[in-house]
Amino acid sequence: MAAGGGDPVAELSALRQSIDNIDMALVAMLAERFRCTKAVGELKARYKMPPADPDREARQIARLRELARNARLDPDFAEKFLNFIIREVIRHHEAIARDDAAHADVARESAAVEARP
Ligand SMILES: C=C(O[C@@H]1C=C(C(=O)O)C=C[C@H]1O)C(=O)O
Repeated sequence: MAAGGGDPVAELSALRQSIDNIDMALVAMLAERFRCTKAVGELKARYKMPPADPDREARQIARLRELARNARLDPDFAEKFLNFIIREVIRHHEAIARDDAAHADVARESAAVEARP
């Protein structure tokens, strides 16, 4: 990780290179997570399931807190971070459900117009 060797400028630069690599991985993983949650949102909208699942969230938070403790990461921070992401996912799911309902309305209206004598 650290370059060491008594050159603070080189050490800072090596550490920042590692940080940049980690941030790149974080963004890739977040994008992958949002791709999965988008598919979940579409499935829920199609089958009229609620956008949020508080029981699942509680299980995830308990699991993440344990993982954080084992990794020497502050569990409160890990919980806040996951909650921040989940709130955004639920916002997306609500938007998908609204779009789905609007499309269903339009489809119903055009079917009714076509059925007119
Ligand atoms: C992705 C889901 O939808 C919501 C978002 C969650 C998440 O981002 O992990 C978890 C539970 C739900 O409130 C799900 O139900 O699995």
